[in-house]
Amino acid sequence: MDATTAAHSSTLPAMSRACNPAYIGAVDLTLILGPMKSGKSLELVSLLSPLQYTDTRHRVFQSARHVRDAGVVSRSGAALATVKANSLAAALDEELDVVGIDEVHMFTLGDMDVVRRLLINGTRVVAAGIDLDHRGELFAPVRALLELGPAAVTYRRAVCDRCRSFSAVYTQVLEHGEPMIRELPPSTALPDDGTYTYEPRCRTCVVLPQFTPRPTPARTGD
Ligand SMILES: Nc1ncnc2c1ncn2[C@@H]1O[C@H](COP(=O)(O)OP(=O)(O)O)[C@@H](O)[C@H]1O
Ligand SMILES: Cc1cn([C@H]2C[C@H](O)[C@@H](COP(=O)(O)O)O2)c(=O)[nH]c1=O
Repeated sequence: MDATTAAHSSTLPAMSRACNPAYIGAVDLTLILGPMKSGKSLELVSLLSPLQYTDTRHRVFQSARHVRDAGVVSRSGAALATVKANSLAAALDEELDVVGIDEVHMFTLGDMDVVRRLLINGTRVVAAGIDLDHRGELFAPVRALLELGPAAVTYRRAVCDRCRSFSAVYTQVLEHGEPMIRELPPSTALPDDGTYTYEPRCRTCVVLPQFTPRPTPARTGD
């Protein structure tokens, strides 16, 4: 078996299980990550919308900071009703089998502790959001979720809006049509109300702010 075949045989079963609604019953934490327009909402709807036809006690939360839509609305047309929330604390107030979270990068680190407690209580969690902020760095809440050891992580890609390769991993923030090179604090939640525009971009085409690199911590023994 060559390296490509080996990689496919080890990743495809995990991905197809994660995309199967029945499989939600077996995994504790599922993450759907990627840049804007990569189909995260489409996948979230595909995973969670069948639950409304079952007895599964579930609720889907979406950050109230997300002002573009009233619920999960994929550009492909698929949609899902959500509870708009500033915090995830309410998820601990009721007995739920499954909690869905959309725009998870817009919640706080305290909310990621709510996720940890939900998992300890046996609630399955499916969370979707962009992984990399306007600086090209991992959002702190997404990092906290990865540190919880998710059972399944789907990294999605979009088509680069500049060179049209199917390899966009960043979300380029544009101000007045030009790449925003102002440095905002890491993990800043940005509105999608016309203040900024956004484009999925590949590693070659993205233009990231020129921020001051953080010192690399020394390792013991270095
Ligand atoms: N640059 C692009 N790359 C990939 N899909 C795109 C692009 N522009 C528009 N689309 C459409 O957007 C859909 C995904 O949108 P959506 O589910 O809203 O993604 P996300 O939630 O990740 O922002 C794709 O299925 C495709 O029809
Ligand atoms: C780059 C970047 C984006 N955001 C915001 C902008 C949008 O409201 C969402 C992502 O929308 P999607 O289509 O559902 O993927 O995230 C942000 O808050 N911070 C950023 O750095």
